[in-house]
Amino acid sequence: MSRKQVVIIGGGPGGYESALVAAQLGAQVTVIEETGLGGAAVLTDCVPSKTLIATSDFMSRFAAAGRLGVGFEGTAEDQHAEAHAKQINERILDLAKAQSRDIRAQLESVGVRIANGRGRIAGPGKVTAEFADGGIEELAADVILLAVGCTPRVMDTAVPDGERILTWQQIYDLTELPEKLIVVGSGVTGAELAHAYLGLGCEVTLVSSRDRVLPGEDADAATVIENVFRRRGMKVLNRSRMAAARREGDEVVVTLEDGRDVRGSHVLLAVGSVPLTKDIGLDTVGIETTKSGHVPVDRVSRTSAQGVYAAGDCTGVLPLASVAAMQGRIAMAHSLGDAVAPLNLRGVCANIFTDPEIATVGYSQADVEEGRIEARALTLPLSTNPRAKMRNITDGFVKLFVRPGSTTIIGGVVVAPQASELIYPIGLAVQNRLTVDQVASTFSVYPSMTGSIAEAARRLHEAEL
Ligand SMILES: Cc1cc2nc3c(=O)[nH]c(=O)nc-3n(C[C@H](O)[C@H](O)[C@H](O)COP(=O)(O)OP(=O)(O)OC[C@H]3O[C@@H](n4cnc5c(N)ncnc54)[C@H](O)[C@@H]3O)c2cc1C
Ligand SMILES: NC(=O)c1ccc[n+]([C@@H]2O[C@H](COP(=O)([O-])OP(=O)(O)OC[C@H]3O[C@@H](n4cnc5c(N)ncnc54)[C@H](O)[C@@H]3O)[C@@H](O)[C@H]2O)c1
Repeated sequence: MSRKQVVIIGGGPGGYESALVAAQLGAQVTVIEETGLGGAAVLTDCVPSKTLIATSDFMSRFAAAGRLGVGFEGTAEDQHAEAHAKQINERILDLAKAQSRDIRAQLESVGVRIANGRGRIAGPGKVTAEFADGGIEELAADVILLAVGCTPRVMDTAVPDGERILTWQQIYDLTELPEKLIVVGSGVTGAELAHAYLGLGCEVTLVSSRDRVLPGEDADAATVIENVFRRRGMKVLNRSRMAAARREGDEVVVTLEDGRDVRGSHVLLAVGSVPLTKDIGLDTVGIETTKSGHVPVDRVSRTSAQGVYAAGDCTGVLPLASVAAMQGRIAMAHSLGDAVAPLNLRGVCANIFTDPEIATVGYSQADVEEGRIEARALTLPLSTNPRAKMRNITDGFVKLFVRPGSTTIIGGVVVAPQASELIYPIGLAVQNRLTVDQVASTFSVYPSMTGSIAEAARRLHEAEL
């Protein structure tokens, strides 16, 4: 029997994870990628931002040292740490490039062919790869996977110049830290990067169009983060929508819709993303995008065209690297005849890398309040946790959602330093439908942050009695 031909357009998590699965399932696989393996996730978005935040969080620990009784030797001027933008950014870009190389090597080691060009569907079962030298190759495909991702949204009135008016993909070329940074947009990208630069010692103003930062997140968690931002000196402008941004000499001026001007040295635009689905030949197979430009897919990643699948940010399902990879794996399993379970978003663990972090899984407070599910919620502040006290952690909580009656755990929120590491036991509980009693009777280390998860479950058990 001849091997199936799989052609994947886009080499981010949606694309490269699929390529690995398809190769494992015996297909002949080509990945067409125009920028670099790993995609925006590795080269400009997820990996660089998390590396920047790792440096910023490390620096913030110096500021907190005094509260744990640690001082620095020397004069008053020596009592602070200093961030060096050039070194920080060089390290970030080196790390991203190394990860991209690792992905390429991994793909090549399982026999995946990589075409460094621009992919386009040319009709049913046909894809073209266009190369920088103008050459075009036509590839036959039994299965096509679109994993083309998104790009930062740009407004005509605030055009990035790569120097002072920046998208989040351009900040790693800076050789000096912004003195006065204005971050526009308080979604996850804006909040994380505003946090990062504040920790590195910059003066930060966050322009938030909504009533509070992180409008899509658990309201209690977002309130903790906004309070921490303000306490640490960030200026948060709520209900403030940017109309335009321009340069004036060495300054930038952000004009808000109500006419106010905000001045700074740099502005970072984090006002959302648009899918890269234009001019990739969707019309040749009859795929229509949504109004926002996303490619509609079902829970096994099928598009409306036979043999064409899509994964990741270009589908608009849930823009996370982990979801992109899962959609891609599911697509390959489905198209190549392996056992497949449809995508289940209730099991997705997500994390916002602020300090403290916000980690979530399963049903949310909004689901409960808007009547999508009946659930009881319990919130336990971390201030009572002995390990938190020892580590001088004052902000944060654990929140669990359980079904009344069965007491099955159906969701949770953790706001804590490294909440990303603490959400996994709640994720396990949600995925495997554990009850509060099963979680409450599981040993946790004393003293530990996970003790608060067990304690929240115990209190829910008592509440059910
Ligand atoms: C600042 C930021 C931080 C983030 N942090 C996290 C995080 O911590 N955790 C997390 O889970 N998610 C995070 N995300 C989201 C995550 O980056 C995305 O969900 C993920 O990149 C989606 O993967 P993808 O494969 O769909 O697309 P991408 O990673 O965008 O990859 C798509 C690739 O396709 C290529 N491409 C596009 N068109 C073509 C074409 N016609 N031909 C050939 N190649 C093409 C592009 O060059 C790109 O390399 C973050 C996002 C942002 C913006
Ligand atoms: N840690 C992570 O996993 C991580 C990090 C970053 C992004 N992401 C993913 O990417 C998704 C998108 O996040 P995002 O923050 O890039 O985009 P977003 O669309 O969620 O947020 C953009 C924000 O900018 C605001 N905005 C738009 N125009 C504005 C204007 N003119 N003035 C002021 N504000 C304006 C919007 O109201 C919105 O709140 C997230 O939902 C998440 O899934 C994940």
